[in-house]
Amino acid sequence: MQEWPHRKRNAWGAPNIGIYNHQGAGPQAIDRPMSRTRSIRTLLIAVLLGVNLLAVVASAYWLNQSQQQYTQRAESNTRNIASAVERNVSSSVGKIDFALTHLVDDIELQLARGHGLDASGAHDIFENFHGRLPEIEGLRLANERGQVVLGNGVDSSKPVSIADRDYFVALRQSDGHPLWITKPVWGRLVQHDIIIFARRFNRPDGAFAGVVFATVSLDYFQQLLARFDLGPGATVILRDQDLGLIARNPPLTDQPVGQVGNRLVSPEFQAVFASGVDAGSFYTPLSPERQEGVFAFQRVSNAPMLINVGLGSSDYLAGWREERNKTYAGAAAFIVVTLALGLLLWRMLAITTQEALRNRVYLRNASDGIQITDTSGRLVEANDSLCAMLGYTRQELLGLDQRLWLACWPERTARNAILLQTSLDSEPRSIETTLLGKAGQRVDVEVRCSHFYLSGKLHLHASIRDIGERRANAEKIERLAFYDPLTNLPNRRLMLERLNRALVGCGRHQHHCALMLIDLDNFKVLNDTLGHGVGDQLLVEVATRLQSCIRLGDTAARMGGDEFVVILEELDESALAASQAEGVAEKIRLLLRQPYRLNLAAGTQTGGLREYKCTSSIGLTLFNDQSVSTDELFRRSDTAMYQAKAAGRNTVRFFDPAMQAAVDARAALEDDLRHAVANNQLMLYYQPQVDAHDRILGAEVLLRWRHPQRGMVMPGEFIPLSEDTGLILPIGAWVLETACAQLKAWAAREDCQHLTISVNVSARQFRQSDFVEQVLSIVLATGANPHRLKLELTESLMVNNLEETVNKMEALNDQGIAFSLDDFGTGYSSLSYLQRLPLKQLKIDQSFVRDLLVDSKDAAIAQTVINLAQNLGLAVIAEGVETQAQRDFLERLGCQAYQGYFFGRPGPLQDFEKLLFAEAL
Ligand SMILES: Nc1nc2c(ncn2[C@@H]2O[C@H](COP(=O)(O)O[C@H]3[C@@H](O)[C@H](n4cnc5c(=O)[nH]c(N)nc54)O[C@@H]3COP(=O)(O)O)[C@@H](O)[C@H]2O)c(=O)[nH]1
Repeated sequence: MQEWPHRKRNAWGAPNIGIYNHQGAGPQAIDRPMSRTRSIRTLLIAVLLGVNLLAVVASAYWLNQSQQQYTQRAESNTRNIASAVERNVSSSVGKIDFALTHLVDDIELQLARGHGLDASGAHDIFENFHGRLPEIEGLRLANERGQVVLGNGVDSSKPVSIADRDYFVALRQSDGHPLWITKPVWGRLVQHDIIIFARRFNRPDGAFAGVVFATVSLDYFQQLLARFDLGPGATVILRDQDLGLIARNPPLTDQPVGQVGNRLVSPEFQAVFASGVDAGSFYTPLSPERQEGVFAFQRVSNAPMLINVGLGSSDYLAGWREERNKTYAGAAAFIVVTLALGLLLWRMLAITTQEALRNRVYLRNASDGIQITDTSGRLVEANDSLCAMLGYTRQELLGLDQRLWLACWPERTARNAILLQTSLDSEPRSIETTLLGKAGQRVDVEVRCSHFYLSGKLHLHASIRDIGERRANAEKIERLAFYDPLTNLPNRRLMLERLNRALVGCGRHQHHCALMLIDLDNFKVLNDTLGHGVGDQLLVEVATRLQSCIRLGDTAARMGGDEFVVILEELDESALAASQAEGVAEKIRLLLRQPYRLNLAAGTQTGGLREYKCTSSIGLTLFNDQSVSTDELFRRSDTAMYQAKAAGRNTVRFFDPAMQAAVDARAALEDDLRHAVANNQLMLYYQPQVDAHDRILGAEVLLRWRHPQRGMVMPGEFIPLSEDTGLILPIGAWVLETACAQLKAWAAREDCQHLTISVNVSARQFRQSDFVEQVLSIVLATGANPHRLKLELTESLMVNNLEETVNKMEALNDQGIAFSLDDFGTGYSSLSYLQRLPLKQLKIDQSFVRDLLVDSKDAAIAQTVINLAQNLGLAVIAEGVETQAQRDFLERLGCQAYQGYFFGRPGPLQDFEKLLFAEAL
């Protein structure tokens, strides 16, 4: 597969329209947007995953850092608090110790004076200290025997001894005056847990004299710790040096770990404590109080105590958790948004891909050519149809240099409008033009173009439709509508348009015009004898000749059949116009009578080229204003043409009123003829037909019209008219009925029984589909002997539909009816049909008989016909025999039957019968 050189992406989407290969575009080319889309989708998924993963990792990192910061801050806080608590505790211890030391000094001073202990003075001092130091619950003095003798709350009536107390025992045995601080002990006087701070005092000789001791309620420590309210999850604990619980805030009296003396601590605490450091921090996932958090540990500097401050993670991480939740929410929102964006992109990509795919399919299957050009007219895109239209491959078309590409658009206006965008319509527009292909072929196209912006640059899109076929069809339709398909001459419709145009033109410019009606003489005979194919050849040749006789601007048209029309325009303004028109008409007449070479193979079984002569009758009328209608003009030229016919054909006639009279007469004759049968105006004349011994064999019945005003009208005047109008059918039927009735009448008479009657049957009569039935029913109805009936047919009947003709003749022949071939030799005589027809007789036409004696050709024809008849086993009769000499000559030629004035003119029945009886006499 080759790539298109101008391949690039465009603004419609990933795949560029029209980017596929002319030669090799197949499923792969179609799938290209799909594979590209797959890559983009993979990239999209990777980017989405990457971005989200990054967001998650960053969030986690940030949260971790934040948590550490919160934890560190909590550790720092706990240390600070522990330190503050320690300062408070050590301060209290210091104050207590100060009081004890002062008391010891004072007591020892009193003892040193030798006056003994001033009980009331000591009592005042005790009270004084006790009042000033809220830490101290009780300040007392015990003698060397351990009896508490002085101090607040001491009742001499209820002696109390501390001789068994550790601190008493220890101090009694100690050297110096160390401060003794007990663990929490049960206060014997106060009846609750206390801590005792004690110092010994000596006699002047240094012997043990007793102890002063201060009791501090654990509540004091509890209240001291309570000052450090750090939150619900925070704990501040004061322990003794064996980790026994002294006080804690918040109190936890309902749990073992909250009981005074409880030594349960976390392993982490245990470890820090065991390390011997004075202060430290640690993290405990699970403290004895089932709490997770950071803890600080601090030894009290002047007492065997230690402070333990803890912050629950629920407290110190509350802010962090809030941030964490926000971060989670932000990350979730980010993921959702990016996923939504990704999904949107995915769908857009899918839509774009589908559109691109659809565009490709549309383009690929578009029957129209499609192109995109830039503002310089340069071809940017083109589809297969355009390439095929112009005969280029895609590479060639897109590789054309500008000059060659513009050359494909030979029409300047279209080129400027479509390629160079001389005007930019907002609406798409259509232009019809012609393209020039690679091989120089011209392609008629309709271009529909519109402009658009691609990457901000103006481009022009053109859809190009090959309208060659449409144009050809339109022309074809126009030709069918306005032209005669056989001759390609304008038909009646177009001719009428031209005639109207000529009428308007001559009215405006005062020149003359002429309307010429041309009818071919005896064309019907040609058509009937040689067939329509041959007739068509003649018509085509006539059309060609007509066109050669007229000028550009004149019109030669075919009206139908053998009728042609010529319109001559812009003839002279004066009477000269008549001679101009006549000159053209004469030229036409002369040219049309020139021999035609017709191919008989087109219409007959025999074939071969044959020379044929045909003349024409031309009727002509002039006009130079619009006062006459086209109908009137036709009527006039028609009249003139009939006059030309009447004048012996092969003639040009101008219209004149006399002509019109003839036409009117013909119309009147037709009108009269319609009533002739009903009015009993028809009658039959009988002309004898004789044998070689001049005996009457029978008669040919010849129609006569006895008109009340016109007198006797000969068949030559009305038979052609009756054939043209179809009146021959009822007339023919009447003739046959009358003839058969006469046969029936003769059958009853012995002297007439042998007589035959010949009846002329016209082609139109014979062609009736029920002709056989008609004849047989007449024969049956009249009771005539069919063996006495002879039907005379003309040669023209034999040419077309020979099969049908034979069938009908045989059907009648089977019933005894005989056939005679009339006017033999004048038409197209063919041996082949003669052999097939069930004929009884050939009739030598009178035109050969007339000059028989002087014209050797006629004699030869007569001889030929006689020989032919003999050879075919047919009888032969000569008509038009007017003289003895003719009769004798014919006899010598072998003719054995005759008809003609020499034997009897056609006459009424009575005349015929008289002749018959005269012969009998
Ligand atoms: N379809 C029908 N056609 C008919 C009928 N009756 C007559 N015709 C046809 O009319 C044509 C003219 O007929 P007509 O004027 O009667 O002429 C016939 C004879 O009078 C004439 N004839 C006979 N003998 C002579 C002669 O010695 N000299 C001479 N100059 N004329 C002669 O020939 C005509 C007979 O022709 P044909 O029929 O060919 O034998 C004519 O063509 C009739 O066919 C009818 O009822 N139906």
